[in-house]
Amino acid sequence: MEKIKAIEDEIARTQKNKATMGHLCRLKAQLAKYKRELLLPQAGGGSGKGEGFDVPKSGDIRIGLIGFPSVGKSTLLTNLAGVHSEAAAYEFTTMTCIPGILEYKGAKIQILDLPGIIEGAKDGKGRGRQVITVARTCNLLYIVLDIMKPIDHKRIIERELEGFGIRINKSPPNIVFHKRSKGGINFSTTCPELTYLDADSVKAILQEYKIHNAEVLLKENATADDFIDVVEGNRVYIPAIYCFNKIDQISIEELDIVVKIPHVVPISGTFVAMSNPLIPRVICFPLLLAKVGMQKAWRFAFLFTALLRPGHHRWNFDELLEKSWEYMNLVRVYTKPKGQLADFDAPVILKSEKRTIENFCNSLHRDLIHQFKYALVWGTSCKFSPQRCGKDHVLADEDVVQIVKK
Ligand SMILES: Nc1nc2c(ncn2[C@@H]2O[C@H](COP(=O)(O)OP(=O)(O)OP(=O)(O)O)[C@@H](O)[C@H]2O)c(=O)[nH]1
Ligand SMILES: [K+]
Ligand SMILES: [Mg+2]
Repeated sequence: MEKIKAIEDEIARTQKNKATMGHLCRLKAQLAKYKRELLLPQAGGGSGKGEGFDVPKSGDIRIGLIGFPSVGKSTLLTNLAGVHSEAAAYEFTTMTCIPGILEYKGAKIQILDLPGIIEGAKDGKGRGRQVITVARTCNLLYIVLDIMKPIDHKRIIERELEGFGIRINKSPPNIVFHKRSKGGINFSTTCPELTYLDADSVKAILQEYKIHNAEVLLKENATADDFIDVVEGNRVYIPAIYCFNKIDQISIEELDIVVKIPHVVPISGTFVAMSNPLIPRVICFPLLLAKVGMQKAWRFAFLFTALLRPGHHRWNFDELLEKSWEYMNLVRVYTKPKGQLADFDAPVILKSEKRTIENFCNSLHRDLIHQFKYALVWGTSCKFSPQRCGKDHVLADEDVVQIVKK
């Protein structure tokens, strides 16, 4: 920890220019190495696994709820997935991983409620490591934040996740990297201008890893951190939505600022009547309508009616689900048995990176691909309807497929 701090300080102290680029790159590589050592099971005490955290995967896709204590994660799970996860006003109410299942657009989505994490979680504080280890297995994260708490909490959570090799809302760097047994460092690029790295800084980084023979091809203007991520090789790239919760506690003007932050969905899981200055807001509403114009007024009107309806406990969950659907990038494929209508009630759900006809067959039955002759496909992935396709054909959302066997 001390070494990490010392390197971080040195990076902060060092001026950033062409002359110091190699030195900075070397420091960043050292930092990444020490951080990795810290995360090895034997180094910081206790492995990532723990009792109550080994929840088996089920459903088509997995969402994890990450956040500080008492931001409303359990309340959110209970609201979304219809299972009960204990929620209370004290911190660390949840101690293990609680799964629930939500069905949306025919997909079965596993949602995991997790204990709250605190700053320093990745270094072994609290149950942080177990929590972040589970987070690495998720296909989408809800980073739940309490709107009444300081906004830096967002940055702190991001840092904890980053420190554990999770990259949020980012695609893997477009870098080709192969270790070789001889031939030195072969550096090349297809990018017209590199502003963060060059042959020397790449060599400096690789020296830190004692790699002397490798092929490096930068296909984008990558940073030193991007390149280190590729060399380290154990990073996971996960989309995330920031759920700003307890929106019932803030004013409309504040809400308007929150919605401008990228990847944010404001929500409210419970309505606490006592803490809510509703009456003055209702009086102000007609005035506001005149001031902010029709489009915004609609959104606010929705908020008002939601909050005024007795017993209504959720606000803006529709937007949360729609955005989640977009971020999960799932593809629904309908099966059409020969001579029958397609089954539109039970789509086969494929992930967007694995959506060929072969993937479709495999998710129906393990042996189907061996009997496969060709497929008839109706939908936007084809020019003709139906079109005869082979097993490598890439399917699109809402295609209809009939498999013809040998
Ligand atoms: N006002 C308001 N209170 C909420 C909302 N959602 C949750 N709460 C309250 O916040 C408190 C904490 O909720 P939990 O669901 O237990 O929070 P958690 O994040 O699971 O907490 P830990 O498991 O302890 O980390 C409870 O008293 C909830 O009733 C909301 O949208 N608005
Ligand atoms: K709590
Ligand atoms: Mg909880």
